[in-house]
Amino acid sequence: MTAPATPGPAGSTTSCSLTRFLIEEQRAGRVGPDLRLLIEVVARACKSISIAVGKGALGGVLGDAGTPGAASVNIQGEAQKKLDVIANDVLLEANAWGGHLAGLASEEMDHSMPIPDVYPRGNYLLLFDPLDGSSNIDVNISVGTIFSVLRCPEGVTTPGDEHFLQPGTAQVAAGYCTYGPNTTLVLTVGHGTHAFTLDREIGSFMLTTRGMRIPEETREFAVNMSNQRHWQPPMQAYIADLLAGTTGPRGKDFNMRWVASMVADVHRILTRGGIFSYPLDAKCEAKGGKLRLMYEANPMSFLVEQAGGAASTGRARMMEVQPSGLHQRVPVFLGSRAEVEAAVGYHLEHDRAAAAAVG
Ligand SMILES: O=P(O)(O)OC[C@H]1O[C@](O)(COP(=O)(O)O)[C@@H](O)[C@@H]1O
Ligand SMILES: [Mg+2]
Ligand SMILES: [Mg+2]
Repeated sequence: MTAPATPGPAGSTTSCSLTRFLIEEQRAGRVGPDLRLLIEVVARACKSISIAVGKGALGGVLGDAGTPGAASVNIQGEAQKKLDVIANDVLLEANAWGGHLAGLASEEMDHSMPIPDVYPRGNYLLLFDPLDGSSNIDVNISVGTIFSVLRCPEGVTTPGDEHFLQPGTAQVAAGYCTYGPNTTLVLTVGHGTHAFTLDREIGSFMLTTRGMRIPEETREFAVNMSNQRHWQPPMQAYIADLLAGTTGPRGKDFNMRWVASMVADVHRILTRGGIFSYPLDAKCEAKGGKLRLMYEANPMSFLVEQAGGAASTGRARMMEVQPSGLHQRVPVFLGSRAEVEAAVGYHLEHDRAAAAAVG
């Protein structure tokens, strides 16, 4: 028997619920039943986080976690917001009982957590950034949740950090949920990237774009320009040429946007194209970069590649980086394919010239 087609061709906005979409993906053999249910659990948790975020000042959820004078700090050394902690707790609680995980790991937790055997257990590993862009939450600018799903290695029942250290190419699903003017879940299970908007009246995520496609070319870049003087030479050269516009070697003018919530910047790029970059700079060089490989760069790279874009460290394909730590940081360039290739070209050219000068 052939599986019924999921409504709508690529790029269409024919709507169905996330639940129906996933059931039809399962019938078509593109997702297994456990992964389908795991994604449903994550989506339900995102709905709860969306409600918490939406309460704002009325709900007492804004501001720093901890007590005055003793703000709580995560493993990254970053002050936690109340909503960082709330979102983390929502995802932990929902997924611990979900029955499809062997372990989970979060930006807000020092180490991964195997699912204790009092809970139902499964074969997947879930990593998440519970609240991305949390410095924006107190000023009512979009924030989000980012997640990545890996398989637990065969024979491992109590996974430790080392079992999560798989390259991005091993991801079986990835997504983010952006809490902005509307709440949108963007998902891939390796067969395209699809967007679902939360219908608050019926409480369901509805398919609003099947098969998102990132335009190959762009005239828009996203970077924190205040770091310019700290960048390395290839990044200095790349951005200088973008800023030169029609008077420079690129021969066209570029616009710039920077929300400082990766979810919001990536959502714009998935929607209308662009390049997102957080390069190495003198401030973050010792740590390897600013953004985290396992629960920021890799899931976003999977989504972007599935939408026809590209993702790189500037020197290598992001999803082929072999991770060495749960909270490892990396430089990031992702978005419109031709523009990412242009940025990578500046880095490779610089490295060739440097090697030739030494040799
Ligand atoms: O403030 P900066 O240096 O521009 O950094 C912004 C970046 O930091 C992040 O906010 C980090 O995410 P968290 O809020 O999860 O720590 C990214 O979302 C964003 O791209
Ligand atoms: Mg983040
Ligand atoms: Mg975060």
